[in-house]
Amino acid sequence: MDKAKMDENEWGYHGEGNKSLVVAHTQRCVVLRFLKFPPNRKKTSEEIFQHLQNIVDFGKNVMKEFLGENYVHCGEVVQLPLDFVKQLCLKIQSERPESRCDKDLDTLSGYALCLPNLARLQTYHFAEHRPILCVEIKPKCGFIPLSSDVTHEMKHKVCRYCMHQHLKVATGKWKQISKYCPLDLYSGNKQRMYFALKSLLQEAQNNLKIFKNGELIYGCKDARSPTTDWSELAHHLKPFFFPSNGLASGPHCTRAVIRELVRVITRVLLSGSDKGWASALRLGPGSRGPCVCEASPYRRSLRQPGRSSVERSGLPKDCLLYKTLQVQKLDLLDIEGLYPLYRRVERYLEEFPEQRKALQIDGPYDEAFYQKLLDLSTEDDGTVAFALTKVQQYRVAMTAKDCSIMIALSPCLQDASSDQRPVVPSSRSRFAFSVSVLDLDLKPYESIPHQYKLDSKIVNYYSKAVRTADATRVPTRFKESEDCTLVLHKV
Ligand SMILES: O=P(O)(O)O[C@@H]1[C@@H](OP(=O)(O)O)[C@H](OP(=O)(O)O)[C@H](O)[C@H](OP(=O)(O)O)[C@H]1OP(=O)(O)O
Ligand SMILES: Nc1ncnc2c1ncn2[C@@H]1O[C@H](COP(=O)(O)OP(=O)(O)OP(=O)(O)O)[C@@H](O)[C@H]1O
Repeated sequence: MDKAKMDENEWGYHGEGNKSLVVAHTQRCVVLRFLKFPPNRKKTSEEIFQHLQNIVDFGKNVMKEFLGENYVHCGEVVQLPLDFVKQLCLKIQSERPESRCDKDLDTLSGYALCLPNLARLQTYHFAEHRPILCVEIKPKCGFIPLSSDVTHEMKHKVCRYCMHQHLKVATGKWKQISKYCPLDLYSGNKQRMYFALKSLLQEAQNNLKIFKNGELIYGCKDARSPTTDWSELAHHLKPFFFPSNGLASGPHCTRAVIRELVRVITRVLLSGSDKGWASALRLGPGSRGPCVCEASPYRRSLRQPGRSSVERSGLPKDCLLYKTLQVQKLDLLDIEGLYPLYRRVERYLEEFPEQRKALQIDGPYDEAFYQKLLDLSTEDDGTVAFALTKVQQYRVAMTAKDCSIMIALSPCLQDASSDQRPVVPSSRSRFAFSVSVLDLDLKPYESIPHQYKLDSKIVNYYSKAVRTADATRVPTRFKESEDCTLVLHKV
């Protein structure tokens, strides 16, 4: 990239989250990822550079080690002409979703991350002209905590995502509760995975996006205007899954296309591309919590006659979902067990503020930082060192609970036999695919008190909602018996 010749007209708005905004090059497979901040939150250029460099280092030294070389793309920090960044910011402003405009793109430092465009990622350079389909999934936390520090019994039964749905709907973030449960997706059981993926397709929220040739074709651009038109989606997908077949349009075609998509994504998620790589994390059988969430509609549907029981089939150990889950499980103590340890570190830092650097709270995220994360002991010896290790592990686990998985699929040509890329078959076509992870920014130390409060808010709200639902169900039962009495009386 020739930084001297940057032209804002060669870049287009691609997407954004809570903390960063991404623009994509119109021709080449690269994106620029800028940090966003609330208005008036001024950071120096040096701080922004350091923040971005930390993201790169954390990806290289920690996440590549945990998740595997092929899945993680760290990119590099680039310095851009300020004029280019200002013009770009003006150009894309009208395309930004309203719900994300509470934060502004950093136009003052000139720094950004340059990354491969994972929505158009091709493993082979010559293949860039091929059509490409890309599915982005933000799977969230895939396990139920086992920790004995958990005080709310509900947390041992219902997963955080399912509980949080109730609060999100109540606060107006989303319109309806999703049937998606992360434990179904992480189960490794194909039926449960299909159910989870179909549920994501029904209610994508910010957990699913689909891109065609780099353009968003499905998913919420804006939290306030969700799109869930399956027939339109099927129209986009049909040439990929039924390339040379005149499958009629209509609901039958839509169902067939969606079914193929779900099958292909499941297969890709169960595949492993980093052969020979062994996970450094050995969490052992003790880390196994309940394999189902009591709130999952999949589980509830099993109570119906004729449905088989939930099996624990497990994920293959070399697939990305498995590795991500292992990293999530670095949160061994749950926020309830972690918070007092965070307070211990805080007290120490209040007394010895100059130690913050030595404790590597704000980096550097180097080899030494990584090595300390491998200590999985939970025996608290009362030291700051123990507390710090658990705090850092928790931050890494939270990062893995909030990352996204990008699956890129491009149809194989007839002559594809010589390709070395992994290939996934569908019933009428074959796809070369790649799997990557994005948004691997280490969660800040400062967010721990917020996590603690939010956790209790989520559980309290959910428990109240369940109690209310139970209470309203009682009169229904009375009503049923009243009806019954009436019938008996009649007879
Ligand atoms: O707390 P959660 O589970 O709601 O996750 C937040 C996400 O909300 P979600 O539930 O996925 O809609 C939230 O996503 P949205 O902004 O809602 O799209 C962010 O990813 C947030 O991370 P950060 O503060 O930007 O680093 C996420 O916060 P962290 O908890 O990961 O720090
Ligand atoms: N390398 C990439 N290639 C293609 N698209 C990307 C890339 N990085 C990010 N994106 C897109 O930009 C969106 C926002 O990026 P990202 O998730 O990193 O933002 P964030 O603000 O850090 O997220 P969060 O809200 O979780 O904090 C992603 O959902 C994805 O669609």
